[in-house]
Amino acid sequence: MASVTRLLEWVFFFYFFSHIPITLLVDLQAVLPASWYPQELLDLMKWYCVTFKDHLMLDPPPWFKSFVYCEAIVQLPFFPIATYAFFKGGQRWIRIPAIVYSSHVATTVLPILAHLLYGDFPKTNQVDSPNQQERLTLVSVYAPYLVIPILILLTMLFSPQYRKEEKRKRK
Ligand SMILES: CC(C)CCC[C@@H](C)[C@H]1CC[C@H]2[C@@H]3CC=C4C[C@@H](O)CC[C@]4(C)[C@H]3CC[C@]12C
Repeated sequence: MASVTRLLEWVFFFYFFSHIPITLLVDLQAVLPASWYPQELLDLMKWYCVTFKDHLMLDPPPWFKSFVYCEAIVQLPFFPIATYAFFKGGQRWIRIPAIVYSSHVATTVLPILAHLLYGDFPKTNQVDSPNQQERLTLVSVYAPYLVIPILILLTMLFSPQYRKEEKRKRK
């Protein structure tokens, strides 16, 4: 059981570690002025939106932007802390923050997935509407951001390593 938890901690470490550059270099392009980014990153983002027909990132609706603001303000400061905690492993102080983080993120990614599956994406002059297959591909790009937080939540709630109460010092 301990080794399963350690394995999961490594997965969480890579998740948070990789999330830092993805958020700064890709995701925040949805809300920050284009002039803040070098042409290469703007091109990368354009390539991604066109190839994957990601209308959400190409022309973000207000509700999606509100999630990206949450990502910048609430989640981003947590990433280096979580990266450190899961790298070291067995850091019980990360339990409550990780529960808060994972519940929050799962709650933002669920409506995103629902919209990717069932929303309207009218053809624009740059990008076609995605067909069923392409919608599923988009879901697979976003899905790790639902699956990993759920794994984090379950680990924090049920792993004996995290559940064990700190022994209180008697006065
Ligand atoms: C060129 C390649 C690297 C681009 C890949 C872009 C992918 C990884 C980006 C594009 C849009 C991004 C998502 C945008 C918004 C949110 C909502 C937030 O609450 C959790 C992260 C999440 C779900 C992001 C996860 C990463 C994401 C799916």
